[in-house]
Order: sequence, then C-alpha cells, then structure tokens
Amino acid sequence: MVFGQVVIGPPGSGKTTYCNGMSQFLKLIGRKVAVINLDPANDALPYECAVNIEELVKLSDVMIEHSLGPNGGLVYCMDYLEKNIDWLQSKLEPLLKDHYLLFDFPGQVELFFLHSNAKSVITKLIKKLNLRLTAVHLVDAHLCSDPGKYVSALLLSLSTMLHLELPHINVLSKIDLIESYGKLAFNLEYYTDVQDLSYLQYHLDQDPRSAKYRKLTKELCEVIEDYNLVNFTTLDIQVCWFLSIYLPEITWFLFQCVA
Ligand SMILES: Nc1nc2c(ncn2[C@@H]2O[C@H](COP(=O)(O)OP(=O)(O)OP(=O)(O)O)[C@@H](O)[C@H]2O)c(=O)[nH]1
Repeated sequence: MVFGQVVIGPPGSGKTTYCNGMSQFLKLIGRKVAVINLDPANDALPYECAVNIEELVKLSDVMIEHSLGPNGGLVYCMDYLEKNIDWLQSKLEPLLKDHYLLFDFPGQVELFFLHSNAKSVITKLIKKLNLRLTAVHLVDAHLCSDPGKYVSALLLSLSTMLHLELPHINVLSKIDLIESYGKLAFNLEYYTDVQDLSYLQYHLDQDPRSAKYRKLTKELCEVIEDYNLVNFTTLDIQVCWFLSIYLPEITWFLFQCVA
C-alpha cells in the first residue's frame, strides 16, 4: 500500500516550501520520498522532483497556443493531465514499491472546489495505483488577522473538503509571521478550533464597512458551523528545517540522556 499527500492551497500559501521541508524531514527519519510537481507554473523548484508535469505540458506554451490567461491555462493543463493520466501513471509506477508520495498541486483554488479535472486526476490515481492519499490544505495564517478574510478561508476549506472527499488536514501556514500582522482579536485556539463563530460575527459587526454584508456573513457562518468539519493545525516550516538539520543531534543528545 502506498501513502502520500495531496498538497493544495491558494497561491503563495507555502505548498512548494512545505513539499521541500516535508521531503527533507521524511528522508531524515528514513522514509524514501518522491515529490511530484503537478504545478505547471512552478518554474524554480527548490526540491528535486521525481516527476514534473512540465515534461508533459507547459503553462507558457498553453497560454500562447490557446490565447489563455494563467487561470484558463491552468484549467487547460489539468484537463490535459487528466486526458494523459497514463503518462503520470507510468512515471509513478517505479516509485510505488517503497516511496512516500508528495503531490505539489497548483494554487488556483477553483481547481479544488469547482472544476472536476484535478479531483478526477486524484481519484484515477487512487483507483489505478491503489494509493492512500491525504489532502493537506495550506491557508496563509495572515488571513486570521481580518475576520472577513478568515470567514472566506473557512468557506474555501469547507468547499475543498466536500469537493475532494479525501482524508483532509487544514493547515494555517507561516504561523511564525502571524504576530507581524498585528494583534489577533482572539487567541490562536479560537482560529484553529473554529468553535463559536458568533464572536467573530460580533467583531465583524463593529466594522461599518461590513454592515451591508451582516446577514450574508451570518448565514455563511451558520453553514460552516452546521457542517462542523473545519479546523486547523498550525505550521511553521522553519521548525521542519530545524528538525531536518538538527534531528540527528537531538536524537543523539536524548539517547545520551537516557543512557
Ligand atoms: N516565514 C515563513 N515563510 C514561509 C513559510 N512557508 C512558506 N513561506 C514563504 O512563502 C512564500 C511562498 O511560498 P511557496 O512555497 O512558493 O508557496 P506556493 O503555495 O507553492 O505558491 P504558488 O506556487 O504560487 O502557488 C515563499 O517566499 C516562502 O519562503 C513559513 O512557514 N514561514
């Protein structure tokens, strides 16, 4: 049985950095890991990838050839990947024996809660290759500093969970930077646990700019609460780097203490 992660999230949320950090961490704890870049807009990869969608289709070529913008181009690329799933399957087959798989997907969020191509690619891989995949959905923690943006992050997370139908972990990334956006209205657990959104609505109501959307926000918060599916874990990728570099020393130190 082969395990892996489908790494998704809005542009700039830290997917590529996460894949790089996670692959180094996994290697260090003795796992064989393969990173699969399925983002055709990822030009400067910090990790060594086992499979690169650029060998199949290039976003820049698609945009020129079909006169598409970056969003339309990415939808086209996912569509093309779905039609050529055998290409991806053949690239993955040699890795199945002993590798843990990390799939680095594009940041266009509509691919994961609206369009069917990316989901279809994932579903086909799961069925054809008997994979066990978890969605790791990264959301930039700075969205917590604005109640309106936080509600949109909750909605995005919920829609993505419902659309993909995978085991799913929502992650507030770049948590090390959260203080730099000013003091949060509530403590961090409030944002990670997503327990009682009425406090958030009250906070939003204090802002005259959001008065016009009061009813809409209330209804949206009720939908999120009724599903009761979304919560977050936090990530500071630098901890991953730290562990990758110092894990052998820490293990040696603990071993010495126990001995
Ligand atoms: N401080 C801090 N910066 C981070 C962290 N994770 C990612 N970054 C930075 O955030 C920026 C965007 O990260 P990427 O990994 O390129 O994000 P992405 O989601 O792959 O971006 P797209 O490919 O455009 O969708 C980079 O400058 C990273 O160095 C983190 O945990 N802490």
